[in-house]
Amino acid sequence: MRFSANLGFLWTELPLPDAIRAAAAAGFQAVECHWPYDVPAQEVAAALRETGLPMLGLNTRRGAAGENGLSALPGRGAEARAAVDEALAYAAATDAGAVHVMAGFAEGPEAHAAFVETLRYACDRADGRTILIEPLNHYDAPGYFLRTTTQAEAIIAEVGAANLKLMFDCYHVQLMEGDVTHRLERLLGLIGHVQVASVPDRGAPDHGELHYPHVWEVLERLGWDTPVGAEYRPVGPTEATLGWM
Ligand SMILES: O=C(O)[C@H](O)C(=O)CO
Ligand SMILES: [Mg+2]
Repeated sequence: MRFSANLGFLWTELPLPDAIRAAAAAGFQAVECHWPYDVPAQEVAAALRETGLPMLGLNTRRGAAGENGLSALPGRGAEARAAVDEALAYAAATDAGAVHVMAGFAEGPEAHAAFVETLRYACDRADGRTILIEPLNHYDAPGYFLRTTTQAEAIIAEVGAANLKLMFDCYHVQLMEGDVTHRLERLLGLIGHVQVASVPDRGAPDHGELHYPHVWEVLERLGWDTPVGAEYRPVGPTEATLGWM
């Protein structure tokens, strides 16, 4: 297995370029981030060049305080498209392979239509990049529009773009639907990225109700060879939590 350090959670005490250097020194094969927009993209690109690590992906901006994405918010299409444009530009400047388009807190048919429209816009402009959608669990993100892989699968089919993929975060999937390894296998062709954390405490993937050594075995058997995102909240210094790797 190869792993990507999610710098939205790991080494958050460091400026992003130094977090990239720390991830390389710790043996990660890639990095990914959440919202890097306060850091000039050329500084991030320089740290990526220096370390040789690829940036796998980043998220669209969340919106105003308390929002968690704009793409499924009826009446907010212009802002959602601007957030997509911003994310794709940052991804181009850092050669990031994917953009996670965040849905936001919404529900109902109008939200569904808004999300599909924004995703079509993003997929059309992605210029070779993958667009990701990620179901989030209802404990951490109550009211988030996209909650399950079943819902995501239907949306991917409806949008009908080959570059729209599922961000399969084992932590969220276990909390909402369970049956993680069967789902990985069944959804394999739709999955653009895999992320991990312990369940339910979102710590390092070495304890809790999901047995990750088995998940690694299944991913290897399925031929999954892109780095898996370590998206967990370290308790204490990140370096002290890497025994699982
Ligand atoms: O929280 C997560 O799992 C994400 O991957 C994310 O990008 C922000 O919500
Ligand atoms: Mg995630």
